[in-house]
Amino acid sequence: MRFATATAIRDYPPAAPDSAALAPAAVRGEIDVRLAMRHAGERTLRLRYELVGRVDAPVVLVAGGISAHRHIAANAVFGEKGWADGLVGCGRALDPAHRRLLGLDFIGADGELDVPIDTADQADAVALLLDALGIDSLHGCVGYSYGALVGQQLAIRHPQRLGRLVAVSGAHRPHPYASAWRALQRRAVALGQLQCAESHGLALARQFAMLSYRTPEEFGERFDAQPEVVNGRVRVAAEDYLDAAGAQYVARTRVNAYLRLSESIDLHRVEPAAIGVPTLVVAVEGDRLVPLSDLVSLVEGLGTRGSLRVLRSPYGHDAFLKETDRIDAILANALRLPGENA
Ligand SMILES: CC(=O)SCCNC(=O)CCNC(=O)[C@H](O)C(C)(C)COP(=O)(O)OP(=O)(O)OC[C@H]1O[C@@H](n2cnc3c(N)ncnc32)[C@H](O)[C@@H]1OP(=O)(O)O
Repeated sequence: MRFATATAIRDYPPAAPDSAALAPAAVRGEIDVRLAMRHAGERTLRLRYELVGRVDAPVVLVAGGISAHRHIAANAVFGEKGWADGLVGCGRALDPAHRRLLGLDFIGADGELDVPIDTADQADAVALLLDALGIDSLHGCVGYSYGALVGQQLAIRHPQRLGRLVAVSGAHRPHPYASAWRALQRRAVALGQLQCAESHGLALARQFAMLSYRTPEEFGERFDAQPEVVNGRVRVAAEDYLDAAGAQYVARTRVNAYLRLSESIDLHRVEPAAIGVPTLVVAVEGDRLVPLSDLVSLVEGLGTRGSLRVLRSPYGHDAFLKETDRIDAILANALRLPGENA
């Protein structure tokens, strides 16, 4: 039997004891839980979350890719840049005046957990977090990339806690070609470790990953300049950009976090028919990581519970983060409450 309990909770800033009206618009907290993991036995884990928005508003879990975290967007309490600033704000589908937004750090994201992590474990952790926060059910889950995989597991394992799922750029199984790319990225890390240059390996892995998140069309537009000869070596136009992407990633990511979450994508495999809630699948034509054909299969397997929106974007797998107006329009429909204006 899977065993899971929440054992502690801390909030920042501290919530006002007796008045919901005085509660801050944004809180962060962390709880310790015991979780029986699918491949790693029972573990004590720390779950970190951020909740933003009107306290009586319907709650929407917003879960991003493996490099996302609990801070979805800048807000009055926590002003630093979030990972999806373009999708949150006044008048948006994800407007904290009308929806309470729950963000979390995936288990494993702190680099402390060096074991195989299943998307089912992530979903069970979400359920424990909801218990600890006193949230019976979510109005919806918007999951992008890895977050979409976790959303699928939530919809399978805890359907009573979820009203609807919007799964963007995440299929019921990884495409074998994408898994092969990720396996080589992980080998780049291993090679770096062998050379006592772990961060170089991680940076290289991220640079390869960036190529899979974007498209040849975008690179063709953006990096069409002549190569330069620098210190006797040829340097192509995209290299500065890739170097910057690698350096940014290394500065904020622990190697174990990258490796274990990358593996977790490859472990993911669910039966679409088992997804027990209405699910909107959003696909991006030209996504090199999650092909449209796999998302069509997912929707076919969902039967009457599934629907599909297809975007065409030069940003490929990153379209969720780049095509924010178009994504917002999709979310506005998907997350609308009865009686709310279009
Ligand atoms: C299954 C999964 O879960 S996989 C997860 C998938 N998704 C991700 O992890 C997201 C990956 N994408 C990124 O991280 C992207 O950088 C995004 C989406 C956050 C931003 O993309 P864009 O808006 O196109 O920014 P862009 O990629 O052009 O630039 C990123 C940074 O590189 C810098 N940069 C861009 N071009 C250059 C260049 N030629 N030389 C040096 N630096 C450059 C920019 O200044 C920017 O730095 P800043 O963030 O400090 O402003």
